[in-house]
Amino acid sequence: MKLELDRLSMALPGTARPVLEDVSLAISAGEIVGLVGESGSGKSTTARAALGLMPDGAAVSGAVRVDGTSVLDLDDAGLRRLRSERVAMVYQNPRASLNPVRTVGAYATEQLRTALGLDASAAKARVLDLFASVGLREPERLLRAHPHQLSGGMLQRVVIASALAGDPEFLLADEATSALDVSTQASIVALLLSLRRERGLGMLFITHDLGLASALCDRVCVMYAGRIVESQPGDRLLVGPRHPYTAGLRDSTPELLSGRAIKPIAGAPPSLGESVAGCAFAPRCPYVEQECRDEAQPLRPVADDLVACRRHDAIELAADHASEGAS
Ligand SMILES: Nc1ncnc2c1ncn2[C@@H]1O[C@H](COP(=O)(O)OP(=O)(O)OP(=O)(O)O)[C@@H](O)[C@H]1O
Repeated sequence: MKLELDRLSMALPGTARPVLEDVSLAISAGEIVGLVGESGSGKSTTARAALGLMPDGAAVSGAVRVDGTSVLDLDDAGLRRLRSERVAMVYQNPRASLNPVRTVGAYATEQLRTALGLDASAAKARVLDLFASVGLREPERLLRAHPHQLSGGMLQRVVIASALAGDPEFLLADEATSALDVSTQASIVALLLSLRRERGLGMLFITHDLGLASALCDRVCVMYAGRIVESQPGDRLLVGPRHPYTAGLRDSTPELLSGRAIKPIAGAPPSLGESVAGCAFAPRCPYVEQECRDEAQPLRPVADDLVACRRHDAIELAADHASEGAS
């Protein structure tokens, strides 16, 4: 089983640069792939494209495939089946997903009745099973509760349980833990890991939290201005970043610095209204050379990783010196 984006590009009307450019990534069963980057880099747009959800007027090229089926060629019925039975999505704020005046049970059973066509009693039985499978206790009582009676963590479990209704192969988690406090975040991360283990779910885990991505994900893709600029195993990303943007993100995150001084990345990413010549990160890059400003930098293999930077040797050398200095 594989979910693949293959050189996916997307342009929106009235913009100067593509919102996505040549985005390729693949997720296999049981694999967690992270997608990190600053706000506006295109993470949510990438996830939505995997569900065949494109903004109005978008010009799209490339391919999205789920087990070889081309998502961009599906009709409405095919897209509905894809979203209920193969690829599910969970968003940041669970309260926004639930109607405050309806019970949690009405929300969860409705998902099953519309997605799978179950009758009311079969839907209720399945919801009780799903609630138990995501660690929700007293599921009967929960069915009668309204969203305001539940904590953010419990609500996110309800949303995850409902997303699992059609037994999907893939889960797209878009900042699914970002609105939660740290200990609740940890319990939802543990839940996602158990779902991967028990169901073989493949996941796209979108976050702006580099530390969390590196701890949770088998592989992390770093996005900048609509492009993937680096792809590395999660456990190596923080010790050996190859792209200056990844190194910059790490060095501007206090909890990842273990006593070293924080170094924010100067400047801001280009907006969609700015056209980009050469590498989009060049204006902010401490390693920039003229060629970087002149030539776009494609994603190239470096050892087992991918990096879109012609100066990656210099960054790796700097990282080696920093770790020698620290030891
Ligand atoms: N339907 C749309 N119409 C116009 N612009 C859009 C649309 N969807 C996304 N964008 C723009 O595309 C860019 C990428 O947005 P996207 O939400 O994918 O970024 P992101 O990395 O997920 O950011 P965040 O972390 O803030 O969610 C942004 O500049 C956004 O304003």
